[in-house]
Amino acid sequence: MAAELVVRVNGQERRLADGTNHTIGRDPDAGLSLQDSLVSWRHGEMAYASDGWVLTDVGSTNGTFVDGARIRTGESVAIVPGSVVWFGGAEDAPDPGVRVDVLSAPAGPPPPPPADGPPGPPPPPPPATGSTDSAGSAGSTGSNDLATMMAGDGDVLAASAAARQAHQGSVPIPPRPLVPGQTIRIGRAADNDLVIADDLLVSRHHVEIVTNPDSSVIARDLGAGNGTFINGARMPKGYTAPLQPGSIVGVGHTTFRLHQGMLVAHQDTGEVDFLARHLSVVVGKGDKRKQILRDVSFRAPQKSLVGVIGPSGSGKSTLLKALTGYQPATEGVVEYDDRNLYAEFDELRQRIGLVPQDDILHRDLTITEGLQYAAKLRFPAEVSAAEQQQRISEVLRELKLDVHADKKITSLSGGQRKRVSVAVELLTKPSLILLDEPTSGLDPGMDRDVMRLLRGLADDGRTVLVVTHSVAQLHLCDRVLVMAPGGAMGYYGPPEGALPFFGRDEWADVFADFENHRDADWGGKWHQSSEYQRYVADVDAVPPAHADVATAAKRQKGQSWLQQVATLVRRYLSVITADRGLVLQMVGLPVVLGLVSLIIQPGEDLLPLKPDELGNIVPNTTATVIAMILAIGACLTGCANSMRELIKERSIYERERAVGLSRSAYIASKVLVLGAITSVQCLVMTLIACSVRELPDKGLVLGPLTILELAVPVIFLGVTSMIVGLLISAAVKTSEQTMSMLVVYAIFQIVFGGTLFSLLGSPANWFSWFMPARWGLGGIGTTLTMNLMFRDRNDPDRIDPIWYHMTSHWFLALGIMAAMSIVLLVAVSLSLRKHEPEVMR
Ligand SMILES: Nc1ncnc2c1ncn2[C@@H]1O[C@H](COP(=O)(O)OP(=O)(O)OP(=O)(O)O)[C@@H](O)[C@H]1O
Repeated sequence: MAAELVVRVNGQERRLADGTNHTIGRDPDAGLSLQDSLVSWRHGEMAYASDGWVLTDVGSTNGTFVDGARIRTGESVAIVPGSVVWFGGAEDAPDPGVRVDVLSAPAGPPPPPPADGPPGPPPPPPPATGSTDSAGSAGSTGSNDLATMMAGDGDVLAASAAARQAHQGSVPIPPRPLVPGQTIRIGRAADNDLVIADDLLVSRHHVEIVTNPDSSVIARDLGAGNGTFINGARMPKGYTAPLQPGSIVGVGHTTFRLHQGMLVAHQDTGEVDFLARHLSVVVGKGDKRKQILRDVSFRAPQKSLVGVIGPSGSGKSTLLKALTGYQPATEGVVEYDDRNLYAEFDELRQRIGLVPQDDILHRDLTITEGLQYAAKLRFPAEVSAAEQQQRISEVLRELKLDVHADKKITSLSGGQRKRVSVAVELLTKPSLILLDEPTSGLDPGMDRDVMRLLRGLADDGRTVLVVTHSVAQLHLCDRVLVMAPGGAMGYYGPPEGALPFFGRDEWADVFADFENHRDADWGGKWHQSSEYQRYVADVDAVPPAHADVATAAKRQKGQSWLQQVATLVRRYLSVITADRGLVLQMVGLPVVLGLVSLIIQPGEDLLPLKPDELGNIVPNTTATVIAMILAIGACLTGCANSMRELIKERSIYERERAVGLSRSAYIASKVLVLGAITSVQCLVMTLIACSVRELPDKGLVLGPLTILELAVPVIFLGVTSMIVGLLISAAVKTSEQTMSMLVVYAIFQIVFGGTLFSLLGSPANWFSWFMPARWGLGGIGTTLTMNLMFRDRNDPDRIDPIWYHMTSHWFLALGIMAAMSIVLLVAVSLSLRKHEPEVMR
């Protein structure tokens, strides 16, 4: 080919054809593959543009040096015959990288004729000498225009963006002039002025950019499901906001920047810079103040796999929380694609996937079902089921899970289950994925499978950071971050350099050194090392900054509140019905409790007995025992239904909350499903228990339907107890703790219910008013005229006002249980809040 680039590497001649962009890096599939640990996996790109051959550094860790000068990340420079390029280290460095000599680099093609287009401001001036963009002049392809706009701005978004987009096959979005009086509508549908076709986080009609006759510009959100963001802050749905030159409008994975009268797009296609700078975390106050993360800085190369290892308690989880924004660092910044993650968390979080240690799917669902519900909660409501299914199929194919799609998650191996958790995160195409000990509990074979999977994810164009205890597969990583005791950095660099750095042959010895010298200045040793200079010093060169945490990181959710409730209810019902044992238990429990009550004095009724010869009331102990069985049955049934529900899916909740789940929608779904189940159970139990006994002919409220009138307070009691169970579930740390709480709750209800012994006249009576069973039995007691059946042995004339046979008292009992439920729900919400990412609270 006439315009091919000819270079020499390690004495061998290599030819790169024009007409396509060539990646350069350690990736064996790169257009120019350079096998050296100092070279990044994706290091740079060569492209043939209008000015000839252009080299771009796409975010290498160790830099690209052209004729002795280092080029910045995103910077593009012209390559001419005779140029000498060093990848991964300058020629005069103690450890230079790989030398590439440019033998032939033909000049650029003649510029194409100017294209007809709408009138607009003039194109930006040409770039300064010595630095050439991969862009062409006005009228060249859209991607080149885009590159020109960005490079002219001196923006690190950089000219290479267009080339990258072309390389990755996504359709570049050409810059659009902002013409007074015109509106540019952006969305996923084909009838928009700017179409972002392949991003499901974008609504069909997402946002309008309106240029007023006076040239002022506004953005108008069109009700976008996943939100429109102005400079990282979410716009209220349907609102307008003024835009200034330089404003950035975020739409799904794409940002639009107002630049010199143009709207210039940048698509996040995976190649993002991710770095932590001077991260420190301090917890506690006063004497309890403790620093658990100390001045951690690193840059994750684009499309790389970074492994984080370190002894227990060295701050790995703390670092992960700081990197994801779950628990922002006390000091320092995390930058995602040159944007402050904490300050712009609301927008950027949808580009970051987090796979927690525990699985984030319900194990009783099939893989497809689990992913379908996950997709519904993550994508805007308007994304059709077919579109969601298509994305699910893509992800399943990518992770080689398609053959297992209809299997229940519980039947999968540990490694496959981890793949499913990764699949959930991949649905929204994040550019950065962080995993917390994905291989813990897996055998060495599965450990290798999972790490290879992560290697593949990075190779396919994402940055992957994995916290792991396993050192066996570290060689698969591009970089290893070793955390030392006390939360200090021990090492950061290529995996093969780590053991030599510590002067050891095995990781076991390194960890033993950490254990034996916990108080050593590991961070100091790292900061004085040549490895620090090579891999981190440039990141650290920027002084520490206080974490600028977004104060108004509002929930952003794809679906409306009601849609979320509907999705969660459907999912919950699927989970329940998929568990036959649970269904059997739910059906069997009220039947058994109802039947048990039948064996108590079978011939006796629930009516007052005839007074004795002296006219004294004769207690009907059968009635009081049956009432108590109904009340305690309702308490146990309700509480047992819910007490494991929140704790068992805490990881799922935490993750879904971070991607936009509404807390109240989550609680509402639990209350609706469990409330309905508990109500039916209480009704069945009451019908069975009272079916063979005579009841008062007429109730207080429902007339002859006395049995139903008895069932209503039992149902209220059951539902209140179900919410008590939710509170227990939200408060405990482990599932095992719930059983003892259930026992304590049941005993309190028996003792303070009011039918075991008389509470009247004792301080315990006041206390009993806080017990749901007291009011449940109150409701039953008003209908059954309990004051004519239950006597205080010490004071037979004393009657319990809660049991007055009055309509108002029946309603009072129900009202108090309803009020208790509301208070308990608030407590559930507060308790759940504690488990949420800090920035969501
Ligand atoms: N909120 C907190 N208050 C006080 N100390 C804390 C807090 N969070 C973490 N720590 C302490 O900070 C240290 C680091 O904890 P972290 O969980 O990040 O370590 P780790 O390396 O992930 O440990 P492991 O490998 O055991 O999971 C530990 O000593 C831990 O007890």
